[in-house]
Amino acid sequence: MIELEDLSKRYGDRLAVDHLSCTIRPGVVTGFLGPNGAGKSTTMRMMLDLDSPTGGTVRIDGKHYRQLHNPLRTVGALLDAKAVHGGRSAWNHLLCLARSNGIPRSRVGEVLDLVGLTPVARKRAKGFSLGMGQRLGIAAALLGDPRILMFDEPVNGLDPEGIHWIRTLMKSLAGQGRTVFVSSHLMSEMALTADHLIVIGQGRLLADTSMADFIARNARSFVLMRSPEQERLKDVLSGAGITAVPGASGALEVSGEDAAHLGELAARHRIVLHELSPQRASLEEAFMRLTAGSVEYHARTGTGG
Ligand SMILES: Nc1ncnc2c1ncn2[C@@H]1O[C@H](COP(=O)(O)OP(=O)(O)OP(=O)(O)O)[C@@H](O)[C@H]1O
Repeated sequence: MIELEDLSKRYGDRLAVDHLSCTIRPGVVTGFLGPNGAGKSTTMRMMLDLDSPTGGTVRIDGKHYRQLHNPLRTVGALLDAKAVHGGRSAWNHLLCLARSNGIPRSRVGEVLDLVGLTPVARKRAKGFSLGMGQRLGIAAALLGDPRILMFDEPVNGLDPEGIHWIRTLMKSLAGQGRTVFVSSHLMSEMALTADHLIVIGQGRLLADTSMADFIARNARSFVLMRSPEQERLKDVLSGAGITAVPGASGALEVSGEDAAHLGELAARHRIVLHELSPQRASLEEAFMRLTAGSVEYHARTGTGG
């Protein structure tokens, strides 16, 4: 478990993390979301004592990071995949880490196998692709078989097979009762991986809730209805006290009603339907809606002057 209490970090006149309090629990994958510059990396660095808070505390299984006897055995992290001594082989990099943290040598081969790097274990990390670097970073995080794992943008640079592997790995680590905390800007991937979400904007906590609840609260779900008798359909719906609005695609959009109920209503009035499809709100939509006010870096759409 990771507990943040009133955690703050100031850089000059900028409050990068602003009185953040939340608990990251074991047994589930917790996603950490926020627009660019929201303070995610700073928060993760403070969790690992790589940066000191201006105020507040972080507790890892009830202790401050510095009080952990063998930190790598308690918490493993992938923060910056490039933070590897490029001249060393993957094997040597992990062996050095193992030696300095009282981890048996046999574990090096195990984690290399787990991340699929055994065939290149003796090659210098300098020649690794971005995806191989990520895998090596993940191997390092898993080296001490820790109860808590933190991954900052772990799918960065991975191909679809690698992304699928990471997703499965995180879910299985959480399934073993570990605490898994992961940041990513890939919303579709996060939607498939995380059970719980912590969302920040400009350093402040915006949401701490389950994935399902987050989407239900912040994005609209509706049913699309299309018929060759669109006007009559609209009248029938209106007669039943149901509001339908024309959507961008020309179909009618109905919020707050069950698709089965709408289909039965149309059938009772012998109205042919060409489409009756529930539209599930996406995590991306919910995220954009919630964080709209705290996005700092806006690009202009279009290429015109
Ligand atoms: N060492 C530093 N010195 C000064 N300002 C910093 C430092 N590190 C981060 N910041 C600032 O703190 C704020 C939060 O940055 P941080 O990297 O934690 O955000 P983030 O949510 O991880 O962003 P991204 O999604 O772009 O990686 C930003 O405004 C950033 O410029």
